[in-house]
Amino acid sequence: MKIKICGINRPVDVQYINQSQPDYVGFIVNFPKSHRSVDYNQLRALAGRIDAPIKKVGVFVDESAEQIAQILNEEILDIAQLHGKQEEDFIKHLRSLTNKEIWKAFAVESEDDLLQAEASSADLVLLDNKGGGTGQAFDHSLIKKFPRPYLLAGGMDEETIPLVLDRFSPMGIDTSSGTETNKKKDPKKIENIIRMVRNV
Ligand SMILES: O=C(O)c1ccccc1NCC(=O)[C@H](O)[C@H](O)COP(=O)(O)O
Repeated sequence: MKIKICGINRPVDVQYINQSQPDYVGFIVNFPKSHRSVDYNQLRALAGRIDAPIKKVGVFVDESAEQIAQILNEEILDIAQLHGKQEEDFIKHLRSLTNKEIWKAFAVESEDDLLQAEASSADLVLLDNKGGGTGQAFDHSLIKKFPRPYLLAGGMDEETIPLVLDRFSPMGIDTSSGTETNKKKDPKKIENIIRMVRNV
């Protein structure tokens, strides 16, 4: 079971990540509406200090494909996670500009959203709550049989992770708010969640 810790934005967070060694670390790139947003200079400085085995994921909400490809092709990031209204055409265009992995997050509000996720050409899909980074779960009863690997996101924390892993078998868990105290990353929560997910 994989684990992605999302939304780091301080040098001390890099220390927490290198100590705890999740599979993936996420950066909210150039999206100032989020308290977790980093600009491109911060992204280069922080991502450049992440230990090599940890895959670096850039979360993009309304950035152009050209801008995303440029930062991926600078080898700053390993993966682009599209978290906005990007459609299939956008993924196709981005793929023509970079060889890096492309992930797509789907806000799950109906069975139709799951059908779209199922059909996506993205390398990996995330099933998430609307908005992203809200700390709230979507209605998990909508997930019946989801026929491709996925990361489960939205409101994943020390209480909810054991409950969802009893019911579902995602490829991994993505969490942001569940690893924070007062909107800052909390090393104890990061360690506990990684241990919990790896023990499954
Ligand atoms: O984290 C944000 O602030 C954010 C803002 C806008 C779009 C996406 C965002 N986060 C993307 C993620 O991958 C989060 O880890 C995921 O939505 C789960 O968040 P949470 O419910 O807080 O654990």
